[in-house]
Amino acid sequence: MDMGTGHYREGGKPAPVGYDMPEGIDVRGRYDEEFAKILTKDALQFVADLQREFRNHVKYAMECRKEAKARYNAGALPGFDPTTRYIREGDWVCASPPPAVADRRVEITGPVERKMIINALNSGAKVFMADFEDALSPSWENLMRGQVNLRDAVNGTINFHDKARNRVYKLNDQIAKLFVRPRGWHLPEAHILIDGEPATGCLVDFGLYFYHNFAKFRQTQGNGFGPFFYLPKMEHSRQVVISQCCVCDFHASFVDVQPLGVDMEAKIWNSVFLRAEKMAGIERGSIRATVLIETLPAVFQMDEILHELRDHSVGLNCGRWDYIFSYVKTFQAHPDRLLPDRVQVGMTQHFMKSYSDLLIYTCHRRGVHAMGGMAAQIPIRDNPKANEMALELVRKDKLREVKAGHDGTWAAHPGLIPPILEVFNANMGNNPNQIQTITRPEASAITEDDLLQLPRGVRTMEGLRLNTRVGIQYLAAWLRGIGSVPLSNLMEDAATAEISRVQNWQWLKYRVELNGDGLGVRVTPELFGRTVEEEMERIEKEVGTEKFKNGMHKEACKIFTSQCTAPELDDFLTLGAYNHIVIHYPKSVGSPRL
Ligand SMILES: CC(=O)SCCNC(=O)CCNC(=O)[C@H](O)C(C)(C)COP(=O)(O)OP(=O)(O)OC[C@H]1O[C@@H](n2cnc3c(N)ncnc32)[C@H](O)[C@@H]1OP(=O)(O)O
Ligand SMILES: O=CC(=O)O
Ligand SMILES: [Mg+2]
Repeated sequence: MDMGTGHYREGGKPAPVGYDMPEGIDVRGRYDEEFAKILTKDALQFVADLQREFRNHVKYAMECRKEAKARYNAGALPGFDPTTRYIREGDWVCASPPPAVADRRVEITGPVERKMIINALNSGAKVFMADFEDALSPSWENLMRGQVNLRDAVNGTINFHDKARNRVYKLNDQIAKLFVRPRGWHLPEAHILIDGEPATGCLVDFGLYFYHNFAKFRQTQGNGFGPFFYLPKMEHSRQVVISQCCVCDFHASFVDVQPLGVDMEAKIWNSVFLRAEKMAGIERGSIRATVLIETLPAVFQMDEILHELRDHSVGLNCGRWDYIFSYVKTFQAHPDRLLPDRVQVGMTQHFMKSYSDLLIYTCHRRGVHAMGGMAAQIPIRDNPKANEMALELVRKDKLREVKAGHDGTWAAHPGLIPPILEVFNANMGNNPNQIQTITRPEASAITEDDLLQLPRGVRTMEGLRLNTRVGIQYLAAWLRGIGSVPLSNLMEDAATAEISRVQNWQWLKYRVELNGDGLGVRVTPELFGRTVEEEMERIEKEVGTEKFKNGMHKEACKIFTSQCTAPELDDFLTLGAYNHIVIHYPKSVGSPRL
């Protein structure tokens, strides 16, 4: 057995046993006997195989993102790719949805936390999306416990004893179908080094979950299909002309098949799925995934993404919060495209409605689910009137979605399942979905201008304050290991916090006028500095001095303000903050460069 640097317990003392690591792999996260049942030699070997096969493709895709950013920063606008018109206009369909998940009218989402997994699976939702992404702070403990929890959930043995309330949680007979969302391509996993480099986060999440669960899942949940996934934050990374890839032969092989306009990020996922199916000895097309359309570039590539994944697709989803974040990020150098206050950028704004309509049209034309997104409201326990108002907003949002043709939608909290189900049941009846019944042909006329149209609204001091307060409070929670939080009775997660961050950055960069306040005030570093101070005082008052001191607020404030005032916009809030939650064992050994 390799007794490398990963074999240490808390306190730095050598442990009697350790992770059994294949050649070239170094696990630098804390040793735990439960984790060791996930980080088996064979499972790690599978992750390493994926990493070695796809790392250069992922690197290349990230380089393409940089190139696209440079183009947008130089004034270009994202749009439909003329070279892939043949895909958009072609008459093809994806594989039919697996019967086990034909009906996905309400999906609950949540981090891979043990009690929440049980509550979500028991919630009455059709699907539970277990999240390693927007709702999870990707600490080693959270990720590995999440894998343990999911294995137990798939095995049907998961339980939880809440000692404080003396309440035992276990699964009902009827449970939601499980989808798993790995991290995005951009995030590394610093606790697992493969050939000396941090592994790609999503390949670790996918690889470990797939390896341990594919067989049981297909038997008990997928009726012969599965496992099922959600894929986040893809961008287009399209090539215009490729003769030879700069880092590998990968392109050369698929360039021959599709010489132009390739959607590479979806192609990598498809190849990962093929590789996993081969390893498992299961039929091609067993794994199914719903892709979140949550970046501005990707909205112009929905057909291309579905086409790449056509044997593995089970639809697209409107990831509305990251989509708004991506709009600001993509137009970071376009002062003529500044958004109004975050609260005014809702789904009825023309660009958001166009995005949702085009997604429904595209998915139904290709025979797959068009999933709606997340309303931010959550139940308000201590105020019945405010609670009813929040539920009414959720009902309204869901009614708009189901009438537009969405086949299902997301719920952030078990208390929202009954009202959302009611709306979908009333409009969909016994049909499992609306793929055949609402085709939205008129949406084929949606143009680039529709998708890019600047939302209406104004910018206010309250908008700046809210962005600042939410950004700091969310980041403080994230640093403490909590990836989704209730703030002012709304759900906040990495995607909503990103909007706050990039909007502050952009308003500061362009010294924008807060035109909704009628005072002609501009967002300057001085104004922002004062706002940060005042909002920190407000947070301290709200949470209490003790919690404030121990709650990582000062650290969060430092990271958040430095990102808001940086000369160049950081691509991701969580990427910049990630080093703060990495803990290597043994602690005496230096950290690898990320
Ligand atoms: C932009 C996007 O990507 S959206 C998708 C990612 N975001 C998410 O998934 C957010 C998921 N939701 C949540 O994390 C939580 O609902 C929050 C943080 C918004 C609110 O949390 P809380 O205020 O703690 O909820 P609250 O106290 O009302 O919880 C009541 C009960 O419901 C459970 N619960 C709340 N939300 C969920 C959920 N999403 N899944 C399962 N159980 C849940 C709690 O565990 C608690 O259970 P208990 O009574 O057995 O103890
Ligand atoms: O992941 C969902 C989103 O809205 O972002
Ligand atoms: Mg998202």
